[in-house]
Amino acid sequence: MNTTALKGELTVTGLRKWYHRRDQAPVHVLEDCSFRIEPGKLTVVMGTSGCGKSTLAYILCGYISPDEGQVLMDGQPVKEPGSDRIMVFQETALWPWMTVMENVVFGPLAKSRTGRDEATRKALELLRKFGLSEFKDKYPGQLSGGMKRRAELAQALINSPKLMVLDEPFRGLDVMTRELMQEYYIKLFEETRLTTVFITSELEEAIFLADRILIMGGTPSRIVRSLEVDLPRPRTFDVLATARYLEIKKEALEVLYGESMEQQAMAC
Ligand SMILES: Nc1ncnc2c1ncn2[C@@H]1O[C@H](COP(=O)(O)OP(=O)(O)OP(=O)(O)O)[C@@H](O)[C@H]1O
Repeated sequence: MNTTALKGELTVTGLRKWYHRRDQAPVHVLEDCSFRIEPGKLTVVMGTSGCGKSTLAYILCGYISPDEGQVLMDGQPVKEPGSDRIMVFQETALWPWMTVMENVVFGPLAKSRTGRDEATRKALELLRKFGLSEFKDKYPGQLSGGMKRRAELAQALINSPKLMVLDEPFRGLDVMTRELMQEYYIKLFEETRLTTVFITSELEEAIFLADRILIMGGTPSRIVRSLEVDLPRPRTFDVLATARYLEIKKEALEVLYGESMEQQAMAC
C-alpha cells in the first residue's frame, strides 16, 4: 500500500460561507458545516444542484476561505492552495497548445521540484497506467472526452498529492465512457488509496465508488447524513446487482428526495 494512505485526513469544523455580490443580495451557502474525511478513503459528497458542493470543494483545497470555521489537513490549517491538495474540475484543465506529455510534466517542472528526466519517467508510467502511452505526443484537441479526463488525472497525480478533490469529473461524458472512467478511477483508487473527495450528482456512481457518502442539505447547507458504503473491494459493477447496494440506494434516495422536496417548497 502507498504511504499516502496514512495522509490527507481532513477535519472540517463549523464552516460558514457567504458570497457577497455587488447590487445583489448576498448568498448564504454554508452554515455550521462539519465533517471528517478519513485518510485512505474515498468519500463522495452529494446534494441538490446549487447547494454548495463546489464551494465546499474550493474551501477544502484552499482556493477560497470560509467566513467562519476551519479545515485542518493532517492537523495543519488549510489557508491557501498547496500542491499536496489537487482539485480536478468539471472543465478541462489541459493546455490546448501543449501535447499530453507536456501537459502532464508541466506542474512538477514549473515548481522546479523535479528534473525533466524524473518528471518524464513518472509521466510515462502514469500515461501507461491510463492507457495513453500512444497518445503522449497528441494535443488535447486530438483526444476523446474520456482520454482528456484520463490525461487530467495523470496531470493531477504526477504531483503526488495527499488529497484529491474531484468536482463532478465525469459530468458530460456519454454513458459508456463514464462507466469506463469509473472503472479506471476505482482501480486507481484501490491501488493507491489516495484520500479522495469525489463530488457527483449520480447516485449509482456515488455508491459504486464510495467508502462513505456525505449528503448536503438545508438552506444554507451542511452535512445532513453520512452513509457508510460497506460493499466489498476490489469493486466491480457486479455490486450494483446486490441486495446491499439496493439498501444503500434506498436510504440515500430517501434523504436526497427529502432535501429536494424541501428546496422546492422554499422556492415556492
Ligand atoms: N462566486 C460566486 N459569487 C456569488 N455567488 C456564487 C458564487 N459561486 C457560487 N455562488 C452561488 O452559491 C451557491 C452554491 O454554488 P455551488 O457552485 O457551490 O453549488 P453546487 O452545489 O456545486 O452547484 P451545482 O450542483 O449546480 O454544480 C449557488 O447559489 C451559486 O449561485
